[in-house]
This record gives sequence, C-alpha cells and structure tokens, in this order.
Amino acid sequence: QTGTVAANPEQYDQAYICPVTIGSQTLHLDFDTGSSDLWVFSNLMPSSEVDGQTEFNTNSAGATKKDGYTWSISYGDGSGASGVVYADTVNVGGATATSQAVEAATSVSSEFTSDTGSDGLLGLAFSSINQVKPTPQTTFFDTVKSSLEAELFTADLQSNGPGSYTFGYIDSSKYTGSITYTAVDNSQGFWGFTAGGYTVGGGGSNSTGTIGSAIADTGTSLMYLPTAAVQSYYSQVSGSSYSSSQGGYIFPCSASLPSLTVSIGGHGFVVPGSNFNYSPTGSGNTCFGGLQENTGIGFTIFGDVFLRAVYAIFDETQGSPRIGFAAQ
Ligand SMILES: C[C@H](Cc1ccc(C(C)(C)C)cc1)[C@H](NN)c1nnnn1Cc1ccc2c(c1)OCO2
Repeated sequence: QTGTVAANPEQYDQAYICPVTIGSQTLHLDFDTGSSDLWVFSNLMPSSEVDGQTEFNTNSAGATKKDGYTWSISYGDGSGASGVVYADTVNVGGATATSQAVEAATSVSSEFTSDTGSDGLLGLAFSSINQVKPTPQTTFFDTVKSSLEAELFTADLQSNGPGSYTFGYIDSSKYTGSITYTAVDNSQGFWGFTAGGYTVGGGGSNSTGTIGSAIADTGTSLMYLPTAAVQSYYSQVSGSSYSSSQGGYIFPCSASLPSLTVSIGGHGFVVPGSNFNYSPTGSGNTCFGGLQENTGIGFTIFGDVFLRAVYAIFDETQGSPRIGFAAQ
C-alpha cells in the first residue's frame, strides 16, 4: 500500500498540519520526524485546555483501551502533554495501520492549547524514543512499513502553500536532479546525519568550518546550527544583531538575506535567503531569523527552514536507515 497526504503550513510556516483519519474521525496532526509519539487531543481533557481542537473520542466503537498504559512527553521547547493509550485504525492518505497506538491526551501544556491549528502530533522518528510506559509503542511508520510498497516516507514542505508527505513511494515530480543519500545514525532515536561545509551567499567558498552531526526534524520550525556558522551568516546581513529579549538573531525586515549552501553527502544544497526571514518580531520593523544558534538545544537541527528547500526521503529500504535529499 501507499499513502499521500497534504501538509498544510500554519502561520509563518511554524508547523505543517496533515489530515489523519482515526477510526471514523479526521484529526489534523503535526507530522514530526523529531519525535516518536502519535498523540491527540481527546474527550478526556479538561475543557479549559481545549481551544477549538478536534478531540479523539475514546468512547468510539473502534477505540480499544490499552489498560495500564500511560504516556508523558516533554519537548525541547518546554511544551508537553500526557495521557493514556488506545488502539485504533489510523489512515494517512490511504496508508492504513489497523491497530495503531493512539495516545489520548488527558492534559497538554498551554503551547498546544493555543496552537489552535493542531489536534496533536504524529511522530516519525524511531520507536526507540516512544514515551509510552510500561512498553514503548511503534510509530505509525514502523506499524505500516512492512506493508508499504517501499519501506520509506518522503517530505515535501512548501512555504505558504500545501506540501505533501508520501508513504511507500518517491514522487519523482517533486524534485530535480538526483537524490543524494547519506547514512543515518539513529542511536538517539532521531534521523541523524552528518553535514559538511557551508558557504554563505553565492560567493566563493567562505566557509571555514564543518557543521557535523545534525537531525532532520519536520517538527522544528527553524534551522539551528553551531555558533560559528550562524555568526558567519549574520555577519553578511547588515543591521542584524542578537536580541536577548527576542531570544535570537533579528534584522531589519528590509534586509537582503544571503543564501546558505550546506554540503551533505558531497552535494551542496542551497537554502535561499528568503527562507531565513521567519517572522516579524512585532517591534521596530525587525524580523526574526530562520537561522539560529544550536546552543542550549543540544542538537544541530535541520528544521522546516532547511526542509522547504529540498525533497527529503526517510528511507529504511536498505536494512540500515538512510536519508536522501534532492533539490526542488
Ligand atoms: C519542539 C518540537 C516539538 C514541538 C512541536 C510543536 C509544538 C507546538 C505545537 C506547541 C508549537 C511544540 C513542540 C521538536 N519536534 N521534534 C522537538 N521536540 N523535542 N525537541 N525538539 C527540537 C527542539 C528543541 C528545542 C527547541 C526547538 C526544537 O525549538 C526551540 O527550542
């Protein structure tokens, strides 16, 4: 079987929301290759924590409670959720898992309550970091992958317009040139890979360092790189500065932004400058950068700002996992 689902950007491309059928309900979930739990708003939550989101109905005929199973997750940005576990049929654009662990929230943090466009998350990292106790559950991809035409999924994220995720096949209309594959280190449960040198702007190779180990994370809005690369980038943006009040680099919204070329698997991938203007700060006509330092996060994260510039293939067809990127 295969699946194809639209990925709809929230405001400022903060996250990408996809329709998922669970039993007879359709919920809109944030597909996240940087976490491994499929959790949803549910009828078990206090109404004070719900602001228009669709609630999974745990009383529906097809939902089977997994007695004694609970979950609690906290994300690197400080948000979190917790609850209990059901099994139900989950259909993502035609790819169907007949008995998928659906983690029904009994409580969510305020960030999720106020993210009115999302009814929960669908984790696509490795099942080794699933947060269900006493027994970790498989991700949707792990549950269905043996039944897919090919054991892979792809992400095509677009700015201000629907992109798509596919399960079980590569859509050759989504990219140009060839796909560059590189090995994945999933020892921490993420789609980890090694990135090489970088170049700021279309000029000569003014990169001095290499980026090193990184994760591909559709659930993170921005791109977080080592300090040297970030400082090198913003040294080319006139009027830019680090704002401790805003918590990152900002610049005049009228600034012209250079591109950033990153070498992965020996191929240079170009992120256009426009991708690095994330959002207005709300003060003094300054804008918040889509490229920020990885200090304090613990990972170098190739989030949506990077993933919008490429077609990404999350591939387990070779036995050991690999990740592929192609220009769009
Ligand atoms: C943060 C997301 C997970 C999430 C997504 C959406 C949301 C809201 C709906 C409420 C907006 C909260 C949370 C990420 N997913 N892999 C993640 N989960 N765990 N670590 N990361 C990566 C990281 C870690 C730290 C950081 C960060 C990123 O951005 C800013 O600081």
